[in-house]
Amino acid sequence: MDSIAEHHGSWGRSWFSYGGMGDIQVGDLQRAIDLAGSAGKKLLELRAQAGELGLEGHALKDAGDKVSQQYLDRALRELNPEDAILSEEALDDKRRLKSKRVWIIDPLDGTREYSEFRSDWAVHVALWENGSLVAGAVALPGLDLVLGSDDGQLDVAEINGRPVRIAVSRTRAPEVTNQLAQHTNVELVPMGSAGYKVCAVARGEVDAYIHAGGQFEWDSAAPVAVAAGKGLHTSRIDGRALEYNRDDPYLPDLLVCRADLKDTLLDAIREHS
Ligand SMILES: Nc1ncnc2c1ncn2[C@@H]1O[C@H](COP(=O)(O)O)[C@@H](OP(=O)(O)O)[C@H]1O
Ligand SMILES: [Mg+2]
Repeated sequence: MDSIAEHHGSWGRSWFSYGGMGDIQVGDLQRAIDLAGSAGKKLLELRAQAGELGLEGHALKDAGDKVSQQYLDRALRELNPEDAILSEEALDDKRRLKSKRVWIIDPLDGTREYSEFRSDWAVHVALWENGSLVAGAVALPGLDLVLGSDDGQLDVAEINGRPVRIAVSRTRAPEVTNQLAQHTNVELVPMGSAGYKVCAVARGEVDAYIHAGGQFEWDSAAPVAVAAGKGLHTSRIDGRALEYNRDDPYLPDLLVCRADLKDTLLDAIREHS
């Protein structure tokens, strides 16, 4: 069975794994998959109750961030007490800079889309160890999917003259992608959430995701781990390597694409930036 399909519907298992593990050893990747899936399930439950709780707009965004952050933080501290955590929703105490292992999490990526009752939002859980990302999971609760960094190579067909489909932010598409759409054979596909967009590449729905203008390590760590597992190209938009657990977690741009499009897209970005 395809391993994305295996992760599909794994949430029952994930409830079991946090709170009932006892002495059973769970691998880091399975832990990331379980925790992202369970946090996603909590977010869906919260949203289903939004009406009766009187939550909408900013209040729903804040409640979602909080519910998922509290769940992930508590679970990671209890399950991996030696490890450090870098989260969008917590103060960065920099303990992570002296730690060998750091969980990089975005409890709710695509907060805006979550609050608009759309399905393009995600939960990110990645593990950085000794200089590189070693495991990552992205939950897409709106699609009932959890993608892990072990999901195997993506099979792709030749582009064959059709437009290259590039996922971009639906609210702040970068100028460089507008330029690409004007001057090259490119179709822009707007959607919310960095994790959702990277997974759209990993699922073969689009050919690339380009972002520029601002982002942080938690927006891309788990998605990039998933993409690398799929054999996709991942880098800054100038081709430099993406680095994680840096002192300053600002990581403003990235390119995730099918490996066969890497040179074409890096050249096009250079020409039209
Ligand atoms: N210019 C910018 N500066 C900082 N963060 C940005 C950004 N553009 C996008 N992001 C972050 O990247 C994620 C995906 O954005 P988008 O949906 O527009 O593509 C969002 O994460 P959060 O929803 O976790 O805040 C958003 O905040
Ligand atoms: Mg984010």
